[in-house]
Amino acid sequence: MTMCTCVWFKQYSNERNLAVNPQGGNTGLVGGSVPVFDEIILSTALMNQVISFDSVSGILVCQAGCILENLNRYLEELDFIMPLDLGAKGSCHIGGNVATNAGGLRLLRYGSLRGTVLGLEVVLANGSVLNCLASLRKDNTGYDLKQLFIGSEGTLGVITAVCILCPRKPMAVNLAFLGCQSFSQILETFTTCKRMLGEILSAYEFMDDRCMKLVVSHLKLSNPVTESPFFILIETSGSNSTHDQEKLNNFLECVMASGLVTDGTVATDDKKIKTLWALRERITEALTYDGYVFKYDISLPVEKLYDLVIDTRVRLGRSAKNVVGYGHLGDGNLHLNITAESYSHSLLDAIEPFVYEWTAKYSGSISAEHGLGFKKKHYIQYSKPWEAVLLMQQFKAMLDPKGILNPYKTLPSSS
Ligand SMILES: O=C(O)CC[C@@H](O)C(=O)O
Ligand SMILES: [Zn+2]
Repeated sequence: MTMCTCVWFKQYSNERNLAVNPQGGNTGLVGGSVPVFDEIILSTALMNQVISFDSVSGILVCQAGCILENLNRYLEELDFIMPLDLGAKGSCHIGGNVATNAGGLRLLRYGSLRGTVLGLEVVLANGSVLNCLASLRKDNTGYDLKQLFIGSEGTLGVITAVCILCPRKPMAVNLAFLGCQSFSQILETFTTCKRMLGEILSAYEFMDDRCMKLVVSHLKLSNPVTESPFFILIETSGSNSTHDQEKLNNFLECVMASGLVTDGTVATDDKKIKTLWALRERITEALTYDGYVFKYDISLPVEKLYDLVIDTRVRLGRSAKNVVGYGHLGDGNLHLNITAESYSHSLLDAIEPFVYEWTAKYSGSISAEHGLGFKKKHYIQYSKPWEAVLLMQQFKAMLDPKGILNPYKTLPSSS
């Protein structure tokens, strides 16, 4: 398949100036995987084979079109897991995950793909294959070229194979779903949690009461705790269930006694764990039933995270249906979503550039984990200086002089 991709580029795309839109599971949220004008879709769907797995090192080599959930299932049989997990796991492709540097629900524990991806095979715009698929934990020979392609959204090359470091499957997983009265208490609970759970903490997610209302009303899920302004989902992954449960119970006793948390439920069995995760993972889906959705994926200093939601709510007043905040609190990543009965240009004008200016004021990022794609490329300057954007444009011009790789995405045009 890699050969087909490279022959395609050599004989058609590059020679005939045909633009290409690489596409995996097409689950991105910023329009990076959809063609804009007349680009040809290059699907990775048939590149879906595991090439090798080393059960001593935990290093997996696979083709770009492998579905994330299938890889995880394959690894679980061998007592390993993928280092990333996200709501779209059932259809997103690993190549697309790497091309967008997807973050997701396990980043707090296993870090970003920039650390766990050890090698890549990439087909360049001129049809040559860049084989940087080394299966090594350490390799300091020259520039780390794979980093250029991670998060470049298919604008510099088409990722055809990935080498990734996979952790052991944890022997014990516990989940706590908690109700909390204020955002400052969420933050204090987080510091307490890091202190008391230490190395077994694997996720710290939050959602506000409006998110809860949406998943309850649109998806018919049930709230397992009493109504609260905020909810926290804490996951532990460790190697000793008795030890982990004891730690979690001590932590819960502490946060309940101090009033940081007002109600909660704990899950240790798979079924309840999945039910509780669904409340957080399916917010995106619930939002789509609420109307037109304006989506923002923001990194901020964690203590400022929810102020953006409050300020946006005040600014938009009744012109928005719902302004909700949720996300990967442990990573300082807020998902601010605004719904309205239908798309409205005046509402968009009230939201942008307000959200971007607010984010820039606190030195945040206007795309924490979803990329810039087609929708956000013009706002890159809120998070990057012009010298950096210029250098990015120079890289693009060098690797794709004819502009045939996922054009109109990620960067504003240089002219
Ligand atoms: O829909 C969104 O805004 C966020 C989607 C995803 O990154 C999540 O964390 O659920
Ligand atoms: Zn997310």
